[in-house]
Amino acid sequence: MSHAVDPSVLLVQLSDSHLFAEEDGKLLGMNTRDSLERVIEKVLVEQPQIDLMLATGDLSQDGSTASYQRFRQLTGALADQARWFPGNHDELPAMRDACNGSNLLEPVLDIGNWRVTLLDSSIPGAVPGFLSDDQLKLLEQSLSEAPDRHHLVCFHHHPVSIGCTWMEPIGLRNPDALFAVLKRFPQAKAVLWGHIHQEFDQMRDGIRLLASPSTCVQFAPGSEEFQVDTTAPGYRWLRLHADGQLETGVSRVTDIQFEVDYSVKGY
Ligand SMILES: Nc1ncnc2c1ncn2[C@@H]1O[C@@H]2COP(=O)(O)O[C@H]2[C@H]1O
Repeated sequence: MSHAVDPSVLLVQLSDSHLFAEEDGKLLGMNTRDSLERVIEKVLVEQPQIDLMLATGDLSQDGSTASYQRFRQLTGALADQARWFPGNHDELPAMRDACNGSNLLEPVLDIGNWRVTLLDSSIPGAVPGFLSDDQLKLLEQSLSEAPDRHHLVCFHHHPVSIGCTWMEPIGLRNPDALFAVLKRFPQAKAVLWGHIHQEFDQMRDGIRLLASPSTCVQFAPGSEEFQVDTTAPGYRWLRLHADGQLETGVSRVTDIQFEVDYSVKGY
């Protein structure tokens, strides 16, 4: 909700929750439903008024309709509005089933003085990402239609190297096409993604590049090979100011020991 005194809006990003149809489903030993619930508790304590919740892909690990229904039920009361888009583990038909009758999958949203555009970078049956011509056109149209708004662009896969060698081949495969569009529109202020299960915050050609922890297991920054990190599940908050300034931070669950099997080298 915008306020007369401070016309900024508050977004919360929940990423890579990897839920299962079963309530006790585990990823690398961690119960992903439980960790999401703990993150949501943390959000509720720290963020009294959330204007928009973004679920930035890999909401589900098994792609079941039940897993998306669970996500919707757990997160439904968090914010005035919410939007989801798919990651490499998601199944769009099942997501659509669970989103029936809602605007959760609508790709463009105006909020405060900002426009948020949500793209689908998933490739059915594959782990890396790609922005199809349709998605790039959607982005171009969204940016060109609203020159007086500040723009946040979101999708699942990392469009730049994040310093983990093993993740190099599983990022966005056509980042040049993305950045070629973005650089034509000075109103493009920030890009936000999931997938990498770790915090990332850098500038590139005047655009803020942001990524975030998972609500379940974390990947170790700077790792050569698949490596799970010991940091706790968390979320990102973003305050989007009317003048285009963006404040953001990551917060993690504290005082809870999560079970993680660090010996597993992949999933
Ligand atoms: N040992 C591994 N080496 C490379 N990639 C992996 C390994 N294990 C899992 N992956 C993939 O890397 C992906 C990273 O995040 P995702 O949750 O999308 O799903 C993961 C798997 O598809």
